[in-house]
Amino acid sequence: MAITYLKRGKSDVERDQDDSRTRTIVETALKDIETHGDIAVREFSHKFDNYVPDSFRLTQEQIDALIAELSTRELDDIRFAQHQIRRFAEAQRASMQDIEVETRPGVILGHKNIPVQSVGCYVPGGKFPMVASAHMSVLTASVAGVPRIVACTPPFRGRPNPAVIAAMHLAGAHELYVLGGIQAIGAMASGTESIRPVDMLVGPGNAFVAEAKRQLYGRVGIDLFAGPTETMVIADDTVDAELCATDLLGQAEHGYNSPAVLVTNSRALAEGTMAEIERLLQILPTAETASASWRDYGEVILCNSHEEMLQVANDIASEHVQVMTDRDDWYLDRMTSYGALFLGPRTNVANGDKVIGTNHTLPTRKAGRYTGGLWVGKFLKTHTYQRITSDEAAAEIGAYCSRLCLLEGFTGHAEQANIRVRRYGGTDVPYGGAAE
Ligand SMILES: NC(=O)c1ccc[n+]([C@@H]2O[C@H](COP(=O)([O-])OP(=O)(O)OC[C@H]3O[C@@H](n4cnc5c(N)ncnc54)[C@H](O)[C@@H]3O)[C@@H](O)[C@H]2O)c1
Ligand SMILES: [Zn+2]
Repeated sequence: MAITYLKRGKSDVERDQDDSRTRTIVETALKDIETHGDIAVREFSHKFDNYVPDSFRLTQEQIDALIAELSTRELDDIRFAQHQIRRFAEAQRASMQDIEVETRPGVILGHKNIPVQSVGCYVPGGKFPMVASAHMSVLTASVAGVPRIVACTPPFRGRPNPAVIAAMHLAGAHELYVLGGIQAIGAMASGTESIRPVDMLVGPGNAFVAEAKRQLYGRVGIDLFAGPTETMVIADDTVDAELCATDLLGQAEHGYNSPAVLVTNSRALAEGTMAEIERLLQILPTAETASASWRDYGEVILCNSHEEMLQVANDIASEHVQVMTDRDDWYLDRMTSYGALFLGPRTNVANGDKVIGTNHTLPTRKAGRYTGGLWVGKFLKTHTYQRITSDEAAAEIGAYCSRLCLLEGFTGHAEQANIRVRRYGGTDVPYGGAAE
């Protein structure tokens, strides 16, 4: 493929080195939390967030007082976003049906979708108080019918952020803790003297949070690997450099390690966007982080055709993919690996992040190859059941089962089948035989 990199980000080797440092820090901290419980949690909260309240859990009075700090406008805006997110989550919930089918006469098979019984929702708040993340995990768990929803968020500038707490509360969280990073994730997974453990951890976070969830997977469930934000813009000359530059920097501001990638078939747009990014970085208030991300992880990839652009985009499997071309639906039909798509210049990733209704907790680091983002279905476990309603069916399935068990050498299993054939089929089936 004759693609040209007009700008390249850190190499895979450099990224792997960053990962291995994070892995070690997380492993040590999780062990400490598991062994020492609340004492370790308090120490880490002191060390990383300089925050050690009497209790990390907020009382109802504290929650009410924080919510009272918000203006009517702010509360209405939060409610508007939650209304959008709830509507879409409810429609998605309705798309998941319990089923029961008769696959042969007398053979009934079914499945039921059962909510996870307790979840821990992480709502990030180191750099920005991520109000929207509360809607995305807590509200979605609520729509799924999860009976115990725990929510953790770090202190922001030394105290609980009123808007985040309001969003968590309005979304339906049952227990709220002002606790961040590895200490929050570790406490929710292992449980401590003051926090009962949960069955599943969900929500986005920085590299430490995402890695902590990854290491705990198995012991608890997790939604997906949702680490530092990534964004990709796929554009041709139907759009201009200012729009592309704005969309790239908008997401690069998340942190110092947020990849932003432009994929285009227009050299003029590629060069124009790079120049425009330099101009915007002079005036964007969050330029400090955005410029670090752009310097270390920004990429501009020039392709010869839409087919090449499609292949590059599927290979990178970016978390957010904004498509602004003369054939947006062509990409919708053909993209196979990504977190979420944003089609056409009228919408954008910020809409998805904050308000439009699709979930913003999305796969990063190529996890889009094997999973989509957080949604109501992630909180539901699909469990099967079966029953046989006639003697004939019991004997028929039993005969097949008996032979198939012996094919694998399982005589005890075969006996489970044979006893049914004898009782319901009225035939005596010896080992290895079967009623016809
Ligand atoms: N993939 C997604 O769906 C998605 C969505 C939204 C946000 N995000 C990402 O979430 C992240 C939020 O990051 P954030 O840092 O602002 O908030 P955060 O809440 O994820 O992390 C803050 C916590 O990190 C811990 N921490 C900070 N430095 C540490 C260190 N050196 N060692 C150990 N722990 C440390 C602290 O305990 C702090 O409470 C961003 O990277 C953003 O891109 C991802
Ligand atoms: Zn974002």
